[in-house]
Amino acid sequence: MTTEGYNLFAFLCFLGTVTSTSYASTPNYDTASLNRSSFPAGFIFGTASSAYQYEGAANQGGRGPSIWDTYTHKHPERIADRSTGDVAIDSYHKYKEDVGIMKEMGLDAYRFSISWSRILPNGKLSGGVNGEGIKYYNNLINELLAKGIQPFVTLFHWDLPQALEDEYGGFLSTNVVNDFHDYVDVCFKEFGDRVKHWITLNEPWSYSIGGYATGILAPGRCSDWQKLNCTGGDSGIEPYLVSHHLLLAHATVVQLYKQKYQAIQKGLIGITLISFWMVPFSDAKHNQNAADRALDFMFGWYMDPLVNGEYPHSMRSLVGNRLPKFSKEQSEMIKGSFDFIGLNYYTANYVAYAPRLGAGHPPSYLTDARSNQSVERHGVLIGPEAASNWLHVYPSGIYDLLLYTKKKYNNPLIYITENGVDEVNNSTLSLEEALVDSMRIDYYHQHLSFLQRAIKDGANVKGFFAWSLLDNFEWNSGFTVRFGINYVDYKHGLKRYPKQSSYWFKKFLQK
Ligand SMILES: N=C(Cc1ccccc1)N[C@@H]1O[C@H](CO[C@@H]2OC[C@@H](O)[C@H](O)[C@H]2O)[C@@H](O)[C@H](O)[C@H]1O
Repeated sequence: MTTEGYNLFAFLCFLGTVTSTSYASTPNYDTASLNRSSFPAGFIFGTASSAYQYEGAANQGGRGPSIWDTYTHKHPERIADRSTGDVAIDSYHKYKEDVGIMKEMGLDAYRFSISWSRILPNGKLSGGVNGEGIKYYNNLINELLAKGIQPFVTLFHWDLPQALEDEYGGFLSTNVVNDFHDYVDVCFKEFGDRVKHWITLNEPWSYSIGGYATGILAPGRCSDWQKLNCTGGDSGIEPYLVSHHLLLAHATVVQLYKQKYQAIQKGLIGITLISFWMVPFSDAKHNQNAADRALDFMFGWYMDPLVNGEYPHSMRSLVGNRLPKFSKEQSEMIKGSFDFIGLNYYTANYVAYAPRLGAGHPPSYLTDARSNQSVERHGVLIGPEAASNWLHVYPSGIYDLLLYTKKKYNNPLIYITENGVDEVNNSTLSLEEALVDSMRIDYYHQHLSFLQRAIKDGANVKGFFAWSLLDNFEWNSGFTVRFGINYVDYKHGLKRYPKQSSYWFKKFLQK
């Protein structure tokens, strides 16, 4: 659908001509009480995406294979609908239309990631820079700026070049630090004159745990005893080694930016972390301590090195020598290696004390924290379940996590770089029915209300990015779940249509 066609459709929807079916409830859509002016002047509202989930053109434009190309093609059974990102939602060819949708909605910024193997097809600078890749991202950045939309660029969103996985096991090896440095140097040089917000990594926790402890994300490694058909691995060692190298790679490119580019280009650089809010299963001290440990093992794993230069005490004492150590120089390089923290908040879990579970199995990340995370207590869910079984709606958790971060980590500058909820991709729905996403409007209204309250209570948050602008390829879920504020018709040319939440956001964002 062209931008014009989209606008007309949006207008008709806005008029209510495209009537909805039944609303399960009458959630609070009121943008009179909560809207852009409820937030500080200059607060940035955007949407987020990633290269492998949006671009497609996997074998076009000189792009080399990533571990996600390998994972989806060699292990289709690990993707819910056996799909791949070969075409994804074809943003490689449709980026102008997509930027038009952002403009139509009144968004201020767009967070996207650069595909490392589209810039360096075989992962290394020595293998040559792909000019078509440079051209694509220049076109995207220029289109965004022409429409008054700020680019927030993620340098690594899980799609490691396959060549580096083949050569030395990717982030299992310290060799990755130099190759990441060389790749990012190309990005700073080619795009840094126009990109003023850089995010080094997206969710090192997800990459380490999904890829090396549960095996649900590429490269799909975990311990044999877990019987999850992983491709090899050790859930007691590899997640900690991978995260160690992710942190060293992050700090190395922050040092590069600050020494070689920041004075001239005047941008900011940070990292995006994910954390659930952890709710003690009861007021009992052992459950409160377990909730604190669960936050250390998901969030402090990265925040403590970034703020203090060392891993959390709880991890050091419980993981022991399976947790790598930073040298004095590495600790000094990592400590303070950020201008801002990107925070991805989706959900919360209950946490109870768990003595070392899994007796008979070797120690691993899965039991090291001596805590058991769950989504229900005495038969009651922590919040309504979304399409993804790990996602339960718990809006006050964004407030709790932000005030926790303010207090424990010296109130860093924060952008909420992802927040969102999904519905099932239900092929029995008509297009009209599929566009009625009242639960998403309610999710965002509630989370933005708690975000506003956190800012009022002193949290240093300067922006909010919804996940996601469009329905897309959702990793191990494939296309079976939809996170988009705008609908993508997978059966008819990947046409884009506004969901109800799209023009709720348009009203919310009106200046
Ligand atoms: N998905 C995560 C974190 C995660 C990883 C594995 C299992 C549970 C949760 N984080 C962000 O959530 C977004 C939504 O998460 C999806 O939710 C449904 C899951 O089945 C799917 O695999 C996951 O990507 C992703 O699209 C973004 O790329 C990612 O940055």
